[in-house]
Amino acid sequence: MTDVRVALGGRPVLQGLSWHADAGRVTALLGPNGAGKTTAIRCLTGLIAPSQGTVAVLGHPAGHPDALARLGLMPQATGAWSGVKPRELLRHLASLYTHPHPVDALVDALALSSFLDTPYRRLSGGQQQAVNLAGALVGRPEAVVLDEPTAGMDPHARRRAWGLVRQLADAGVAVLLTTHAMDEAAQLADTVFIMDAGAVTVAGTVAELAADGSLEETFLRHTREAS
Ligand SMILES: Nc1ncnc2c1ncn2[C@@H]1O[C@H](COP(=O)(O)OP(=O)(O)OP(=O)(O)O)[C@@H](O)[C@H]1O
Repeated sequence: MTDVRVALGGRPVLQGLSWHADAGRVTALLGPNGAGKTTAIRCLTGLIAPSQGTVAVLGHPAGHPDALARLGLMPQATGAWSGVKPRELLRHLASLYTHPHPVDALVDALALSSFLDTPYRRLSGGQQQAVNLAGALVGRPEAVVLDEPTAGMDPHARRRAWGLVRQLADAGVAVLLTTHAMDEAAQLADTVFIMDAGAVTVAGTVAELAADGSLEETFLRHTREAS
């Protein structure tokens, strides 16, 4: 997205936001609470139309059906799935695609087997996240957007998710992730955009952004405390 501006409830939220996520790379969009990361993701799916700037997804304008069909999205909360069991959910999602990712492979990769028949709302937060991640990947997307994918996951689950994300990028998928876990960004990201108050304040590789200390120190230097 380039120079995107969005106001919500009469308040500027995105103020000239520009970043890009390339195929075969993991891109992390970092920023304090309220910086506008989720709003930026909503622009990608066409849910929010910016008042200025351009948003392109896989060569199409945001919200274009051809882009949406090739985009995997893991939002922060998917309460709408509440009564459904993961096995049914993943099978249903797989049935929407001509060449879905085999559900069994996702179940193995994310260790979902012990709670496949538990209604979604009864799952723990980390288990729900693992199901959400599987749901985002089942359509073999060419680009994936993961909004805080490992929030609530234990260290085992986190490592599994990291492994899967890395595999996706190595297979050529463009991965965008947001996270508040600096170790996660440092471990996974090829490129990092740090944003504050709706605009990018610094960007680079993890090595570049951690050159003067750590990624977290750079984050603290280039962002203000959420008020
Ligand atoms: N529908 C809305 N109406 C008014 N303000 C909104 C609306 N949605 C979001 N905002 C505001 O926009 C700002 C950015 O929110 P957003 O959810 O994009 O932040 P974020 O970077 O994803 O934060 P977090 O790290 O906490 O998830 C916040 O100040 C939020 O209160």
